[in-house]
Amino acid sequence: MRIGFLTVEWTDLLDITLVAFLLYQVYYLVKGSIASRVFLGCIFVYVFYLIVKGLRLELLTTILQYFMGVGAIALIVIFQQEIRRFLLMIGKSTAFSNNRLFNTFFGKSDSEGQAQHLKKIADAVRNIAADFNGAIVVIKKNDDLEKFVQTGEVLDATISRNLLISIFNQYSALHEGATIVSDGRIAAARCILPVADGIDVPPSIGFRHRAALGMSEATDAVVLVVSEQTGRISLAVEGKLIGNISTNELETRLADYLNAD
Ligand SMILES: Nc1ncnc2c1ncn2[C@@H]1O[C@H](COP(=O)(O)OP(=O)(O)OP(=O)(O)O)[C@@H](O)[C@H]1O
Repeated sequence: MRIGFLTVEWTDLLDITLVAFLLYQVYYLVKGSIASRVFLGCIFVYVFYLIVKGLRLELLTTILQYFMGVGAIALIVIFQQEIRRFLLMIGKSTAFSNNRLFNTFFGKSDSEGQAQHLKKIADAVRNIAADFNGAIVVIKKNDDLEKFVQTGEVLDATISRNLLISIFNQYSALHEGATIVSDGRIAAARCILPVADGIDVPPSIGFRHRAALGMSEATDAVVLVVSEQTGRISLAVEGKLIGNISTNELETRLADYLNAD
């Protein structure tokens, strides 16, 4: 096909579509973070380079070429969080372990017992909230949480309402940080989670809620947060913080998120 003096093949259209899609994905990932300004800066430098090259300004073109060569390595360092999230996103959508059919045959996500576990967790969280004790409980979905488990006190204990209440008692040695529930066990307490630092995070929220949000950005886990100040329960899922969850809907919400594809 000819458009004016240009010959356009179907492969060119495919190429443009793929580049547009990738650029959109990169923009979507960095949107709202400091990295978005770096991303815009890079585009600006590249457009400037194309203009300079088009005008045949040899010296400036060479300098910009060197700059962009070194810049590629700098970008990997600057965007390491976003690159990680991008690869996680691809991994999540293609992972065999997310596949229902796979799970049915290999019995991995047997919902057997899940309802009982969620009931115990929800009961404990209701109690913790009523006592105005702060808490973070991370519940594993598909992503491996071992890296986070290792930052805390490994427990590998049976899920029990009273054990959870005891962990988050303000006099407990384990009440700081997050407790991680993984594969039907309380894997660890006092765990350190990644803190959300995007510019779209409301400045009013404290570190407990930021940590819950950060964990939900980095993994597909569902994170329950109880505010020490207000006794309110929030849920962090897929990088969103849903505040003021009513105690009655807690179990249903948890089950919905954990069982959704
Ligand atoms: N990165 C982290 N990982 C896990 N837990 C954390 C992290 N950062 C802070 N916390 C927990 O949050 C507590 C501090 O909460 P802070 O008061 O700053 O948060 P908040 O969101 O305002 O919560 P609250 O409403 O309960 O006061 C710490 O004592 C610690 O237990």
